[in-house]
Amino acid sequence: MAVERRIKEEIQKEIEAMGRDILNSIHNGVVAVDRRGIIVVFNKTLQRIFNCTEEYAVGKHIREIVPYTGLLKVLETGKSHIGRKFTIGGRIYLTNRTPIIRNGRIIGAVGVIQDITELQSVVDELQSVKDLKGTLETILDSAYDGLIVVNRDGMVTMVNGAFSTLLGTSPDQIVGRHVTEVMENTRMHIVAQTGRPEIGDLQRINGHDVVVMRIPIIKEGRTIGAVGKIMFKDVSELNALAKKINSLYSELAYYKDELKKYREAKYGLDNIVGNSEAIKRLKETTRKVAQSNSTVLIRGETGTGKELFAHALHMESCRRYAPFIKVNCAAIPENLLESELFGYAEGAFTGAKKGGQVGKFELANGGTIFLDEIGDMSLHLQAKLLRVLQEKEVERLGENKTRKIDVRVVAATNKNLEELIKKGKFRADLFYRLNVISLTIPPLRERMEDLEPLVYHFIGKYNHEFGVNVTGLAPACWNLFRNYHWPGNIRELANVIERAFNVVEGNTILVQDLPMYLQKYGRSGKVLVKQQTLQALLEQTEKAAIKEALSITKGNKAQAAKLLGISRAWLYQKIEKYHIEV
Ligand SMILES: Nc1ncnc2c1ncn2[C@@H]1O[C@H](COP(=O)(O)OP(=O)(O)OP(=O)(O)O)[C@@H](O)[C@H]1O
Repeated sequence: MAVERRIKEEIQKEIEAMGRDILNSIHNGVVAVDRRGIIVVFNKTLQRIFNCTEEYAVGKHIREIVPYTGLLKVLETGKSHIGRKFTIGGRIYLTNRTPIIRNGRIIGAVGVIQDITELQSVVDELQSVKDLKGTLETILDSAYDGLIVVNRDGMVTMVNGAFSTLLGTSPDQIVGRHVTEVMENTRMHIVAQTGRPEIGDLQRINGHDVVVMRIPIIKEGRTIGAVGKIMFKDVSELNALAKKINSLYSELAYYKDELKKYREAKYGLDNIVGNSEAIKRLKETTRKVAQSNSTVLIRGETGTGKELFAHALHMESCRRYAPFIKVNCAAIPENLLESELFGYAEGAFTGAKKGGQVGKFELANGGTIFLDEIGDMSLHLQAKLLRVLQEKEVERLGENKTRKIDVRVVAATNKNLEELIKKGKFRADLFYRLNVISLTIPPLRERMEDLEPLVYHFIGKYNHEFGVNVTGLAPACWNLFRNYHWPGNIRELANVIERAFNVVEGNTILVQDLPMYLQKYGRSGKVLVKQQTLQALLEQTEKAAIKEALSITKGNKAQAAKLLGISRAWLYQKIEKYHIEV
């Protein structure tokens, strides 16, 4: 009997040991308590979770080890807790707690704990992907443009409401089918294979001519599908857009042109060509007076370079980084000129812009305002201008508020202001106010030494613009130019040369390239009549011919002499005589 009992005890011990081994080798944490809540089982996984040994835990009340345990509630109620989550040390656990029942009585409770931290992060990620998919579907569906998506095999995976409406069916009739089954003439399945986008293709869908784009979906370098988008539901939409773009283009060209003019207009003293004493003196005076704020009146015939000097004054002054605003007083009707100069308040008159308009004086604040053709300003505006010059403040039309301004005024005219004063057409007080500093630019015919540098200046300019290589004028041209009286001054000269560039055939501008009126002038005999002496005329022609020959031969004197039919020694003598630079 004793042997048998010992064997039974041995077996019992073996079973208990086995049970403990099983409990200790499972991945989940296991804890069991008796009816009083005393711990009887506390496996290895749990020891790790709670950082506590089995020896320490077993025999202790569960509350000592797990203060907020739900096992006691299970003992009390006999009801299981399944799938409860809790967190320890930043990890997430899932626990199932069940009562242990023997003979219908609760004799204890067991808790099984599972670490679900990794699983939870996968679940979270899945949830955010689900949310994103939902958002994407909502966006796709509410998009005004029709959209369709196919996978690499050309099967439709997504389509939005706008697209399915165009096809005359619902999205669930489209998704899952091959794109060729739902749409005629489609190339979506081809783009999904080739990976080459197709943009702006014309396609007929369900009787509508639409403009589409097909873009491949590329992932990690591989084409995995394609997305199609209706760019224009109706070709007429495209026509309207094209018209709009065209008009925007011409607007852009206009502004580019204006900007170019504005930039080009930023002339400094270095851009004023001329070696005559008059020009040298004017440049010197400009440099000196640029620093003051006094009003400047620039006088001279049309085309003499008054505007050029106004710019140079601005560029030489410390106002150069502030605006330079030009107003042509002759080009703008009087009623508009007033609002142009002084601005207006909202509702100042019928047709006034909303928010009113800033006047040129305000725009020029800190800089210079150039009042061109001041002689053409009406007496009413002259009075207003005088007030602005005296008070240094402006008042917008329809507004009872004055605004301080700091503007340098430069005015120009080709009219005889003294005569206009006598006739009562120009205010004497304004004249004195404007004429604080006066710059008078002589006409070209009074400074003919500037002709040559000006001609070469314009040749250089138009060579650049036309992309050609004109080197000079034929001697007969020079002769004509030197004798002509240039009523339009430098502007006329520039225009004559520009015109010649349009018709010139070689590298030299000939008389036949000049405008008709100049050619006639050349034939009229005035050229010779005006010449002081025959000797002077001969010398001028000789000098021009030598320069021309040298420019044709690119400075090669031997070739130039040959061209002119003279000896080399003779050419050397002439070069020295006329101080020709080679
Ligand atoms: N000394 C110069 N050097 C280079 N270009 C000049 C010179 N003088 C005038 N020009 C050019 O001649 C043209 C006419 O000059 P600008 O407009 O300054 O004359 P203006 O006297 O203001 O004429 P208007 O009285 O008709 O307004 C411009 O293209 C200008 O660049």
